Amino acid sequence: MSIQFTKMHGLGNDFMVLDGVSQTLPETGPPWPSDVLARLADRHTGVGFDQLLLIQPAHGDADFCYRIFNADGTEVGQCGNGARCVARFVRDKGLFDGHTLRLETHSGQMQLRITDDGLISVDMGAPRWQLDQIPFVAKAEADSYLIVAGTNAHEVSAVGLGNPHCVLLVENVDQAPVAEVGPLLSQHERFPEQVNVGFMQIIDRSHIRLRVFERGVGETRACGSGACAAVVCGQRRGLLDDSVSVQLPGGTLQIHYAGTHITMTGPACAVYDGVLPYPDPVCP
Ligand SMILES: N[C@@H](CCC[C@H](N)C(=O)O)C(=O)O
Repeated sequence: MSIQFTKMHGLGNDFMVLDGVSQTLPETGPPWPSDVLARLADRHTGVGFDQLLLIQPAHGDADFCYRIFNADGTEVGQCGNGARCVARFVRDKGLFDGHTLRLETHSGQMQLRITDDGLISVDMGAPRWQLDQIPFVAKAEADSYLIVAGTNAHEVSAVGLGNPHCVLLVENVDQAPVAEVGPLLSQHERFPEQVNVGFMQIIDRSHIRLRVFERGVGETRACGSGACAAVVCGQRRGLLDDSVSVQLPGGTLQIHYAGTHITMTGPACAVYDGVLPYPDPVCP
């Protein structure tokens, strides 16, 4: 048996997208065991991706169910760039012909809108600041926290967006210690489910530069939920306006938040269609 997939990306955050609506795949659990999935994610011996996205029929009142697996094989609750690619995928493949789409995820329902200029706007919901909803261990909720990791203390903001994020302010994002501090904070014991770590340089009140060390992946060229996290954390500290351009290594996202729901707008791109033997891929 074989399985079809599509390689896609949102600003260089890249995905293997599987249609579990027209193809038969396990309804629960991952499409492959996590070790196989991690091998498929490998850029030298597999397809190569940051996340695998699985589209399935919705269980409740939504158009599709959207599931997300990191490159290390773990299933997670949110991926903003991935959501835009799912919207592009279901339209391109003729699975959906509307302009507004509702996706069911492990962290709630998302609404997406395909705009006239071909970009996709995603309602990313409201930021979750409560410690147990991030989750993060601290005595009390605050705008920022000091975390000791290695030999240094880092001042971070923490927020949940259906997945956990922390954000550090840096002077110059090009020189930020993403590869050193990213893994230390990502796996810090005060984040019981680990965390995505954003390094934010503020250019002015409506422009930031951002690099993100993603949980379960490493540094990616863009992180949609990370961009939203950086903006709401910057706003909470009084540093940013309602509408912010977020410049990531892979390109720019527009984020808007004025106290209700966060909106993220950006592109989604299909690269190629492929086919793999299923359930056992060729290279063990
Ligand atoms: N690339 C993403 C986030 C993917 C999930 C993340 N690595 C996690 O473990 O929470 C995005 O665009 O939001």
